[in-house]
Amino acid sequence: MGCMYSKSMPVEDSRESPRERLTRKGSIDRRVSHVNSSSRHEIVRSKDRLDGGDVNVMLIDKKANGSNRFYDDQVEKRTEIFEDQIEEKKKVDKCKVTVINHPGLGRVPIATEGEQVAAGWPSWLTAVASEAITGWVPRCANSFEKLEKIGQGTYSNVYKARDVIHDKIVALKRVRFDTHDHESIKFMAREIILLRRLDHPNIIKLEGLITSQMSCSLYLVFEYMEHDLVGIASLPGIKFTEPQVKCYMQQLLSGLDHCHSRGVLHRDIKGSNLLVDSNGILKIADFGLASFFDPHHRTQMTSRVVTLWYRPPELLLGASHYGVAVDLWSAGCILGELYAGMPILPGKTEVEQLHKIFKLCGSPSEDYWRRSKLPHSTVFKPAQPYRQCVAETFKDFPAPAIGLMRTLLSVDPSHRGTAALALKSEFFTAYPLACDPSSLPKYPPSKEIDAKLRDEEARRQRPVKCRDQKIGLEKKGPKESPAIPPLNGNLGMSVQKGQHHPNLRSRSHMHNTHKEEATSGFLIDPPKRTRTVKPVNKDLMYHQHKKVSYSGPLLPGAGWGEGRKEHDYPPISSRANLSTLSELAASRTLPEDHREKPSGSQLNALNQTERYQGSFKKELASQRHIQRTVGSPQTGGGRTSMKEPSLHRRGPRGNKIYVSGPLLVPSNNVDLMLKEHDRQIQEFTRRARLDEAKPGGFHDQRKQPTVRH
Ligand SMILES: Nc1ncnc2c1ncn2[C@@H]1O[C@H](COP(=O)(O)OP(=O)(O)OP(=O)(O)O)[C@@H](O)[C@H]1O
Repeated sequence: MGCMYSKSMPVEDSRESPRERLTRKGSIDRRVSHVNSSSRHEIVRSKDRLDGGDVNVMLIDKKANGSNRFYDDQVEKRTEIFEDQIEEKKKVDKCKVTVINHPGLGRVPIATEGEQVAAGWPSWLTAVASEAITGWVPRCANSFEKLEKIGQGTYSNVYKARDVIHDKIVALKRVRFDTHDHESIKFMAREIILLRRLDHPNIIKLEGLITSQMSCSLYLVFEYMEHDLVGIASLPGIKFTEPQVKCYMQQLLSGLDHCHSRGVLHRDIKGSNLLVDSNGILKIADFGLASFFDPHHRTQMTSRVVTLWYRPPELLLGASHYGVAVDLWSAGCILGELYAGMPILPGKTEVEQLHKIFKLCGSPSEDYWRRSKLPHSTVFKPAQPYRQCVAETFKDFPAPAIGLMRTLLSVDPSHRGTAALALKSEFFTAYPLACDPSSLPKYPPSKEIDAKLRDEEARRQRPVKCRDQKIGLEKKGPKESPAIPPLNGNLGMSVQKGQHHPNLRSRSHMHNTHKEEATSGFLIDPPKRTRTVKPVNKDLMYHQHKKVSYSGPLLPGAGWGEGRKEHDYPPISSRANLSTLSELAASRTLPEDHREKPSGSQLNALNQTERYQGSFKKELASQRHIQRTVGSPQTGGGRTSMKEPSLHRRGPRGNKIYVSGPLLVPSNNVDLMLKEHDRQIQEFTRRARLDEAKPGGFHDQRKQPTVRH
């Protein structure tokens, strides 16, 4: 095992077999018992002859020819560790051996910290987060062959790789953290601890960890998933049928039910975190923001979690005591999105998000405002109550789907029920029933990253065409349909904050940059970006360390729909019939072949609307007498802060920190301001249309180049 540290070894009898050499060592009892044995590995436990206690767990490669002899060099290193371990053991009490399950490797004993180091774990990990690795032995990097990069989060890179030992394809998530920063290690370890707590067909399985005593990096080994919902939804021509929507929702809710029954809140349910394998099995992934929760809601937690579009109102209102309902809200958003083909609540800022929620789901009752005592309720309570209008908005949706959406999208979290109850709802009992996952269409491999790359490429090509058209260079001949379809605005619209979206060229560049890793079994680590935020409180700390996940439109202005009436969701059957400016904005979120091509004047008006939206944002920002945010895209933190000003504080060691805090507005005018905002956009749209009608006017279509969007 190349990941072990090595010192100079005493000269041994070269004829002696490694096993003999191992058992000949004075301090080791000859009884070496097999704990587990797989085709290429052997885990053995031995005894310290001095006191008879169990001293070590070994994971040893067998010879490739299948014999039970060990690799000499590996055994030498192991043996040395073994001896060190025994020395160490003389100083400590007899260790108790508890046998626990190790995924993929069988049952292995829990080890003390010393034993963990001896088993190959780096000391920076055993010292701080031994719980995360208890009972496990590290996998060795050179038993994996890195194939390609398949995903990128703010604080992680995900690679497709081949596990050469088990001869299967896996996903390796390399999490960035600072080995000198204990908190950052603990946060990373929490994801591992949570994942190990879960065991369900609809939850991604953590199969092991790759590191070594001398390594500063850690890879999480997952089963490989070909798709995520974002990627599937962005495939051209994809429109889910009712049995398919039910199938995905059933799996999502089953996974959530399992998480909640094990005391885990996911806190970041969104399309890109719902992975789907080639058999149609959906698995909830990315537990980087997850947390254990107290069912009685007594423990304080940060409200700055969940990607904005999927964030429930209580979190936007600053709740710090919450439970399973936060995940159920996100599930409700996914349900709406699967039917609508676009995000149903695509807010740009927290204020706007809340406004959109109230307009669709109604504002909370007086009783709720009184009961909940949410920190921002005085600020965000609308002057006039809003009525819930889910059914009117989504007229085309089947009634049982509306029923479940209304439950999951209840503004009062106590009305959202549980995942178990949702699974028993009429939505799943009414015909047509959920299809079997195996009967789902076989999609080509599709990931959010692929969708982004396609979209980037499409965008990169567009200005070239505009330029050509402007200077009269438009090519003659039949119009080609785009080879690379643009990103769908629906589940494909989530964008991770602080993340660059490489185009196809930059992707290969990216691979070239890490060519060494790919060719040499990723022994060379990518450039580091570490988590170094100083915490305010434990829960918040974790969040800060995690990432900024900016869920916003991928195309500028796409999906924001502020220029449209709030609930002008195009009917499922006729999404292409877009006539208003608002629908035009929405159309940017649809697949290319579903889009109506905007006229030049429409485009101009849209761009001006977007400019107006920008100035509105500035106006709003200037009215905030305090705008605190968790982190910046560089440091990680709040998922929604975008360019909002952040309040810098000094941490205990003088480091700059970013404090999470409420998004306060000095007066109760937010609601009025948003209404005024809507009114002005409508007015603007009206004027744009009038201009369009005037011959030779500013927006005269004849003056505009034909621009494809
Ligand atoms: N097991 C897997 N199989 C295939 N692809 C995966 C797997 N796990 C993650 N990915 C891909 O990598 C991407 C990033 O993974 P993940 O969400 O776990 O990282 P993250 O750093 O927490 O990202 P984010 O900033 O989005 O929260 C996913 O969106 C997915 O496309």
